[in-house]
Amino acid sequence: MISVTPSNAQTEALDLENLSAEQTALEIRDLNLHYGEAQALYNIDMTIPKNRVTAFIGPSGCGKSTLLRCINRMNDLVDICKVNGEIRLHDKNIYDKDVDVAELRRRIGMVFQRPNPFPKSIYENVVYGLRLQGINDRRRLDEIVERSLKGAALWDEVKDRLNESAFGLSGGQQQRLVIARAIAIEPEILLLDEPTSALDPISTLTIEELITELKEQFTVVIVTHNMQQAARVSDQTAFMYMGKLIEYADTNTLFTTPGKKQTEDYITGRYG
Ligand SMILES: Nc1ncnc2c1ncn2[C@@H]1O[C@H](COP(=O)(O)OP(=O)(O)OP(=O)(O)O)[C@@H](O)[C@H]1O
Repeated sequence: MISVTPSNAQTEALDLENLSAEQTALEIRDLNLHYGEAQALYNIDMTIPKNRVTAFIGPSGCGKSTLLRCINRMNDLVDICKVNGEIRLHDKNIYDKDVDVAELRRRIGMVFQRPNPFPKSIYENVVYGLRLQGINDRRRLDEIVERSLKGAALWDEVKDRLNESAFGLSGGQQQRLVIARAIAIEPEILLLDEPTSALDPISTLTIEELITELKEQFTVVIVTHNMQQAARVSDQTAFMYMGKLIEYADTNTLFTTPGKKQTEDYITGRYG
């Protein structure tokens, strides 16, 4: 039996079904997804609020990562993947034919399970996306490097070795560097796919604290296997099971008084 104590009581619960336009970061409407013949997501409907942390939880294979990857169209890279339905960002469906996917991914950044710094210096990792945009002014880049590394809670540890290889950093530092790289281009939304699953407990705690800070500037969506983590860092939680969104509520409610039996069974460790 897993016992989960929500500790994230600092944000007041929102009415997730009736968010105003100002409160809304993304609207997912009737989203269905197939990999070849196999359906992986069924009729997903949810509104993700701005400047909050939303967690996707559920047993392995329930579709958490698939749903996350829909949000910046990473699934476009999978040939057999077919998406139906809408994801609306500022009232524009990101699956419309005229959407520039590179620009979409600039606005919606992603951090993966395993830290994936590039084989470059710490500095060049952070400015990578800016250089792609043609920004090369040294003073501007220096400022962004400092701001981004501070934003990712890594500055103090690396400020004297910015020109050293990113591979010389620990796993936890590399993951914060990847977060710095993601925030350097000032996305609106940050997608985190199990960002701490390859890290030790201390690095995990550092990243969890960082996530709570990041939401002041960004909307964060996190996939996690770890229910305690969801309870600690998220403001609202979506519980998924076999490709369906079973329950979506503010995190304290979902973990203390779930509305559905399936959610209760999962959070009390009865299956999954
Ligand atoms: N590239 C792919 N091609 C075919 N099927 C896929 C692909 N990626 C995922 N699937 C299938 O889609 C379903 C959902 O997988 P997904 O990885 O989204 O689940 P998950 O909840 O994130 O699981 P985990 O917690 O184990 O990472 C699974 O049945 C999986 O086998």
